Amino acid sequence: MTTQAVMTAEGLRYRYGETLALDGVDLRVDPGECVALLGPNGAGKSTLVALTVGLFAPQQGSVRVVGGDPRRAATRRRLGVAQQTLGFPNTLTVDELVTGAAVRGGLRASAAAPVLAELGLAELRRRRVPKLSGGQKQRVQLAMALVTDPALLVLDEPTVGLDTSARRHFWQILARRRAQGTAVLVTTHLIEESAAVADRVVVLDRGRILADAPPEELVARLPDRTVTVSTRLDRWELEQLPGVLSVTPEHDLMRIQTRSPEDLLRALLDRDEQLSELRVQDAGLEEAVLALTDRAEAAQ
Ligand SMILES: Nc1ncnc2c1ncn2[C@@H]1O[C@H](COP(=O)(O)OP(=O)(O)OP(=O)(O)O)[C@@H](O)[C@H]1O
Repeated sequence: MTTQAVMTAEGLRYRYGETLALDGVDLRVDPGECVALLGPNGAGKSTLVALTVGLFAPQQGSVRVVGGDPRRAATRRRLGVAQQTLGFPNTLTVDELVTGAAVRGGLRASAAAPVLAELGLAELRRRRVPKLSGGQKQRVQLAMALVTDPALLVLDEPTVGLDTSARRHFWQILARRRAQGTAVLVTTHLIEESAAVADRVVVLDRGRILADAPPEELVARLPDRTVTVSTRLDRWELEQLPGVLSVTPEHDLMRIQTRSPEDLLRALLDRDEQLSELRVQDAGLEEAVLALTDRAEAAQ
């Protein structure tokens, strides 16, 4: 027996006037899965999210959430959405906001209390929005999205502005919910964070999916290495060395991406006898995503 997908997109196209924002997107998210949507600015991530949560109708193709049309209220109830741009009414307390979300979702007001406790918001429940920190506001948004026990949680850059411990707490809460079957679709620019938390990474560029795979698989496809070094050679000189793909200055160091670290090290040692702080690492997901999107650009 195959499990029912929580979300499916098939042949999804969306155009704003002249701009083709989505150009034939197929995607499937299963129960309990966490899928990270990555891609450069303007790739189409927000448009895909907007169609998934039923803000717009697809112009071609289809999108389904638990088998239904996300523009229908009954389907929308199965969705939890937390978006940075969403504002709160300043006059309401944390309790009122989360209770309001429960009632709007067809639940009793009493559904709010366990979620407030789960997110560590019980102490803050009488506080009004203007007196909350940025991190606390984000937790309130998550509580509002989780209170209806959604099948799919859609998160837009959810951990921006959170410190390390708040970020860990955030992903721990989601891990518990995912174990109970909630699927997560998250857009982010924090590539290394998505490598740590996502089951699958979907790389979108100019409205097309360039890759859809577990993060470790994307990294394994890339033969590149990153060499970090302190050198007197400047960026232009480094770019001329054999096998160099890119050079990024990082504080006092140079971060060099290469396909042939041995040749590069030989050339570096020949040209700079004061070379220091040398480190060679496998490329990370960030490099894998950049390589994919750069390759797509070069093919244009
Ligand atoms: N309301 C709109 N009117 C016209 N063009 C739009 C509109 N919204 C988005 N676009 C264009 O559609 C394309 C996809 O935009 P979208 O916002 O979906 O990308 P994104 O991946 O979310 O980008 P970012 O990472 O910058 O948020 C871009 O070229 C963008 O300029």
